[in-house]
Amino acid sequence: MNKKLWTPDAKRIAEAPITAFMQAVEREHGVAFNGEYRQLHRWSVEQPAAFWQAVWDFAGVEASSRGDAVLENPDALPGARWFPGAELNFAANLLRYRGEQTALVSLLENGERRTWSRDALYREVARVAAGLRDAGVQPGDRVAGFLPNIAETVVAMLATASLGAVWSSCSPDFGINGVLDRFGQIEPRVLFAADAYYYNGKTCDCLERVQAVCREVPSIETVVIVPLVGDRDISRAHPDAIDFAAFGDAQASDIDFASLPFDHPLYIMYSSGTTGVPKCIVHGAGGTLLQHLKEHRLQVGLGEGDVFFYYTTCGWMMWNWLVSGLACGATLLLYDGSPFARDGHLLLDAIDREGINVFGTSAKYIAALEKAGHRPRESHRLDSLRSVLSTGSPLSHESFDYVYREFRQELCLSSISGGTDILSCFVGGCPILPVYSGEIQAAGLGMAVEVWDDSGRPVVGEKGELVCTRPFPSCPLGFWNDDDGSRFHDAYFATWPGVWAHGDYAEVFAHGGFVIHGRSDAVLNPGGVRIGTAEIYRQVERIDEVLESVVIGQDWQDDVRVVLFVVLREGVVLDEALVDRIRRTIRENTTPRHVPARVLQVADIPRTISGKIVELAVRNVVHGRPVKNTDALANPEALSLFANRPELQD
Ligand SMILES: CC(=O)CC(=O)O
Repeated sequence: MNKKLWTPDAKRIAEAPITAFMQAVEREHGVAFNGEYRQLHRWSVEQPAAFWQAVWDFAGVEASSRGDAVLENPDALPGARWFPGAELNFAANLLRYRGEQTALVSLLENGERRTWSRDALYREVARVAAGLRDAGVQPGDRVAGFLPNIAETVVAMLATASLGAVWSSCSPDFGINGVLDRFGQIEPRVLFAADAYYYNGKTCDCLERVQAVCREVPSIETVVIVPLVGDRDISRAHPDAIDFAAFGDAQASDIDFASLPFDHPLYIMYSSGTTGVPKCIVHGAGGTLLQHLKEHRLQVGLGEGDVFFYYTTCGWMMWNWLVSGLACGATLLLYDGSPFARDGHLLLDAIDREGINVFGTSAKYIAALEKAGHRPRESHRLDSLRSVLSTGSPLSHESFDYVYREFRQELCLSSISGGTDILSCFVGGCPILPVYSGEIQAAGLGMAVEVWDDSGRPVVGEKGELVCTRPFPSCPLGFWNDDDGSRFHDAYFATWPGVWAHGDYAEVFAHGGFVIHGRSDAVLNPGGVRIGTAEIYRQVERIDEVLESVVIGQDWQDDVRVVLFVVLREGVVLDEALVDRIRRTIRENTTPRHVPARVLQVADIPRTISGKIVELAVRNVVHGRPVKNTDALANPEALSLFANRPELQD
């Protein structure tokens, strides 16, 4: 049993929205959960129609019609239809809180800070929606954003959604081919972009790439530029480019929200694209809204007036997830720039200055803060902080310990996991459950998550595939340009028809907690023993000299051998003593099978633009195989560090 690090006290449990939700369901349905999350979870997957209707009612979804049925075709995954008679608008739900309270704080790494009240946000969306309407945008048309994480991006997305059009975004650090691989497939009519953005002390121009996108994507008819840096000629992007501030109708004070079926498309998201052209994943408005409301209200405990932050770019699904926080009446803190700006103090300062209640980040950020020696509880007050959320990769035990030791004891640290494919989480947090070191607290309500062995049997306390066995509202509508649904089927349902196989190698414990041991396709297989890559990272992270690592299985003499690459602190050289220490740490805490046959130093590790290390690309390079799509990488040049390594030839 992993160490218990936090237990919610009676006050916290009483005040959590999930407690009120549980009581409302008990009253309405004559059931008794005895305050137990697991009982509520069981009911939520056994009674999906009653559960999702209860979420709708509890969260107060705004709709012109809810229809009579909640779930049609209830056993079909994919194919179940949620709220088939409902009509709603996603943006109307995110803009339903009005008044002078702050809706958005937009912060840049140079310290520039702007705020929008709820009413000001509404007016801005009205103005931009009028511009889109004048540009001829209709329900179902695509509008693309090549934008930093700033308030204008939220405005453009909401204006798009208000018309029932489809929003799709890339962050401005994407290279031209990466943008074309994405927007080229979905044929947007309108492109929003920034002139430039700031990252790590540098000003990075966008206009040249915007010009190339406009040239190569002939569907783009209207180009709107946010002059974020403001010192350049926006006509470089397109001769008819419009300044964001001049776009639309400044007199528009009302939004005519298009009321559309529950399943109308809202977002197109992209798979990472590391194995070929990215898949365009289409998500529906109602499913996204309901799932995010459930996760924010019940699994995080977000409420009106809370200050909600997630470190993300607009090229990662956590941006879409963050923005839905408006539907709970939260104030969103948007940040664009390096998370380590001002020696790592900028975001920590923001916790105190903005009064952040929910701070979302990645496992990598937490590990890096620890490696850099930050002790936030000594340098900052942090008294507003109620929850810390982490995703992107498994959060190690050491990082759990670090957050409780060096941030605050009185917080719920929730590692959450799902992904772009479902725009939400399969497993994640719960404010009324304890936190155990290294564990994700629980399966999400309404998500029939299990871990299956190779023969498709559910297992507990053993590693296997993370699956979801029943329909859920945030199941994507499908892939763009996949009329017969075959690519969609192959991506998730090929192993077990009717069951979503997520591609995570995971474990569930008897008390309901989960561990993700890595991606299934990156599992190491020395001597036929399956090892998740996170099992190795967890040990390597303990070594102070190691900043980052990537582990792969190299085909070797009819078997597989484990090869570990490490990035070391500046000035440290990998000598025999350090290799021994790394191996010993791994052996003492795992099994001899986990111990790498080779440990090699590299200067950098390739990762996607949203920061995930790409184990498969490294494995391909080591085996002399081509890497299909280097445009998906933030630092493709790092791949060459793994090619033709003499140490791997014998
Ligand atoms: C929720 C997530 O799973 C986000 C991610 O890691 O992509």
